[in-house]
Amino acid sequence: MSLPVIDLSPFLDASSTSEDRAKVARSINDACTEFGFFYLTGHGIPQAKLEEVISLARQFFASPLEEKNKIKRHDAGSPEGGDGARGYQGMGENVTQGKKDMHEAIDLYREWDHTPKAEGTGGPGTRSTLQGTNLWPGEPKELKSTYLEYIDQLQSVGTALVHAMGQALDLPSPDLKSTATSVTEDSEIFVRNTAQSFWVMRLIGYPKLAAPISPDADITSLSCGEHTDYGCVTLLLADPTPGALQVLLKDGKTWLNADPIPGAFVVNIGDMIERWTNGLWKSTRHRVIHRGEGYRVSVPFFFEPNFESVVRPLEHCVRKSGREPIHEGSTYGEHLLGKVFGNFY
Ligand SMILES: O=C(O)CCC(=O)C(=O)O
Ligand SMILES: [Fe+2]
Repeated sequence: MSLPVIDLSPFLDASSTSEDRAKVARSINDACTEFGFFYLTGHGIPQAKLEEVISLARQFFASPLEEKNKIKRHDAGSPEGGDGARGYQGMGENVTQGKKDMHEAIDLYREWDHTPKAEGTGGPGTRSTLQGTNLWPGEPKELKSTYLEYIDQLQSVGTALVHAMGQALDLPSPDLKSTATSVTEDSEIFVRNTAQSFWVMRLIGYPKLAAPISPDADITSLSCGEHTDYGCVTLLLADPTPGALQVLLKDGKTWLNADPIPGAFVVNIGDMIERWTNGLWKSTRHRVIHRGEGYRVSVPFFFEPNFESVVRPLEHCVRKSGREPIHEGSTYGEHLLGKVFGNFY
């Protein structure tokens, strides 16, 4: 068994027919209902670009720790001006379910551009949580410009994907006679609520785990512990290392390897889509156990709602699911801050 492959090109190509789009939408609904995960092709980002993105991240991780620590993440309110979120975190600093993850990473977020910057709790010159600016490595020199262009491309792919998801849920087409708001339940509701996506990007480096461990043993460190993603949709780019990313199937006990397909993203839906769809689509648990060869590099891009977007179950989905609303609703920003303060528990 392997995850379904979805070709997004009809949603990026203006000359495609509505039947072509409807077919893609149906396969998205099937994939999100059954797996919450799929491979995405036809996204239009050249493979050479994807390889460059991985190669630049690999070069950064290969540099001396002293170099990497030049962009170290610092706590919000700290005299170094950290915002508790952006920057480089060393091996074992990331924790999932109370256990250290065996990886190092650079975390980047959308720049804080939508409300005036607040002063941090540490007084002048300090920053509140998430309200800093991204810390870019000085080396390799091309990393920043390559990634900025890549992030622009990913936002277009993310927009096309959430547009397709709106159709996949059978939401009605936009009413051209009235102005839609952030809560109007039409097929573009996710497009509007991600138009200023508070995206996150992680460049992750995974050393091979030292000792072979049984997944059922009392594991003290995994490459990345079992979790769901907390946002909207994740577009994961990973190097070719097989057997590392594993996805929990609906039976709740079988782990499926989501090995990379060259040129494709591994896509999964996060907790905000589960909430919007009132559980029609579930955010699926996954983990990384890298016991293969070499140093693994992955670069997930989390295409998230706008910081101010209120995320609550859509009435359309509440009706369709036949269940009471699974959540009373909150802004994505509140949800994200809760995650950052709780160390993404
Ligand atoms: O590295 C991977 O394959 C997945 C990482 C992941 O699940 C995450 O960062 O949320
Ligand atoms: Fe994840």
